[in-house]
Amino acid sequence: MDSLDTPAPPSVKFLAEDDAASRRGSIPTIRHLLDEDHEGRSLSGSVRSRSGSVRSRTNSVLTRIPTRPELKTLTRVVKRPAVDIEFTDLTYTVNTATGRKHIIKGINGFFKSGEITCIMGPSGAGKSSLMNILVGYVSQGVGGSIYTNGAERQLALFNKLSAYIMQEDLLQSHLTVYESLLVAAHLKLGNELNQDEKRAAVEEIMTTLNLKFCQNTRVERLSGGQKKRLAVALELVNNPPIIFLDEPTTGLDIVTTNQVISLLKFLARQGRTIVCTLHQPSSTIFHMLDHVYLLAKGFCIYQGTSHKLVPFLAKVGLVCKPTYNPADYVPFEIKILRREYFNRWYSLKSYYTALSLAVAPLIIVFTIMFASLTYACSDQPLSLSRFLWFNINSIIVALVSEAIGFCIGSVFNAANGTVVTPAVIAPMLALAVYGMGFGTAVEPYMLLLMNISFMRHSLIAFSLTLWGNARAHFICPSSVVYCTHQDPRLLLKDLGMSNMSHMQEVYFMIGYFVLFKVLGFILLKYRMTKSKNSVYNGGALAYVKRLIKKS
Ligand SMILES: Nc1ncnc2c1ncn2[C@@H]1O[C@H](COP(=O)(O)OP(=O)(O)OP(=O)(O)O)[C@@H](O)[C@H]1O
Repeated sequence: MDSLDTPAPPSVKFLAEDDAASRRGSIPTIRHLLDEDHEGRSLSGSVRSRSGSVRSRTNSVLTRIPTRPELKTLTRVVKRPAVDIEFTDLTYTVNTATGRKHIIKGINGFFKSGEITCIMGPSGAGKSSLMNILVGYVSQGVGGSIYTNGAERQLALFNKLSAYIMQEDLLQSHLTVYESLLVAAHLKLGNELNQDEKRAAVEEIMTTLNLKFCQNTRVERLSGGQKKRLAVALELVNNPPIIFLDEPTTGLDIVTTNQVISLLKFLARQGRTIVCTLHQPSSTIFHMLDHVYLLAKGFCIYQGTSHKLVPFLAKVGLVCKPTYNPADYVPFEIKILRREYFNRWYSLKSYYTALSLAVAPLIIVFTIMFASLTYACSDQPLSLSRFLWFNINSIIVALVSEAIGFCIGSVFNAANGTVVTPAVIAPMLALAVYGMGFGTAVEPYMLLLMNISFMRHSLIAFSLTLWGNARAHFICPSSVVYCTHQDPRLLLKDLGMSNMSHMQEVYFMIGYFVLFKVLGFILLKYRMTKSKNSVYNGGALAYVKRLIKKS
């Protein structure tokens, strides 16, 4: 769903209004909220007064800006100045078939050298648009001002000082790592360094980015992480003080992602300004970021350190639970709000029905594939009716399992769900197989208890399908003197299933399916509405009671 086409969630609206009002100078900005604790005055005023932007921050921001270090580690590359980027009242509007669309809506920001800044936000928030504007790819329809080190940005100069590393690693696949870097050095540096100096710079970059060991490996044979490091290395050849990266961790595993972000942080610490977009950083990565710039619907709703995001969200009424990854929580909360709006349009019933219908074909197809293979591999008789019932039983069990899974998923988050699911399933499994081999001796109260388990009913249904209905005696191997369970009827008797009706078990399973489907809907409805105090009053049980009373 396109976020611009939906009404702003209350939280975002509040922040957006706050931002707009702050620009009028009437109420505190988000950054007031963030900085009031330790600085006691607004930063937004200084953002607007660009000429003295760095100086006007003396008491506030400079305490947080590290002294600008020279780019020490890469000693062989060309020296460049450190660059701070600042933008004020930035807007971006495009003409569409239906009229003008406001994509970036008057945002301010300050990206410091020596820091890694991450532009984050849900899909469609405007991250790529902002990045394209800052990089200089987009200029038409852009309003507001962009400054570098306090002076108006000169795009031609800015282009020389910055590098943009795109999501796809567009590398020359047939060159080796060393050759790629050398070609880049020749193309980018021209006469700035002589041949020996270029080679020395390339050697140094390879060592710094841990590419030396694969310097003779062809690019097409590099791993994802190595390719990403090479993409960064190629840009480092002319040592740009500003590096933009679009989703630098896409397609990388968690370990490689950590390495890439650590590398970017390391490069930032040498005085560079690193700006990247990240879609869903893990909690570890999120906390490695120096500065988070959070966008929602073209507005900036937060900018500051990553560790202050959670307290900030709590201040505006969005409490992030301790077990949540804050980065997940920011797309997550907005999604829930969006879904609440969605439900107003289509009702939860339609949503739930559509969801159930959408997953059912997948469940059925995969179950048939699995059940057919199992039937064939376990050497079952060539009987169409048995084969069909084996598949039907399997499909019903899969649908019941999905319905139970949905109930658990409606109530618990992924972490708790992984504990609760086995805790629910294990007793059902135990009850399903209780007394096997001593079927006639199972106590009546246990038989009653065993009926609770949907797995018990499915086990009986499967057993009757395979061994009931006058199945012929099993073939007893000639090496065995006597086969106790050669007669399938005796086998069913010892399993305690001799007097059971297959159809009755099927009806039981269908009953369970309906029960868990209804329960899933109630739990989902409860979860969707529990945040509203008017509805949530007395916990889940009271809510279910009220629902029953109403109906
Ligand atoms: N040239 C354009 N014409 C029309 N709409 C546009 C244009 N460029 C961007 N948009 C719209 O502006 C919104 C923001 O787009 P943008 O690509 O910046 O978002 P994003 O945050 O990067 O999203 P994602 O994470 O999904 O890539 C989207 O709704 C997009 O459809």
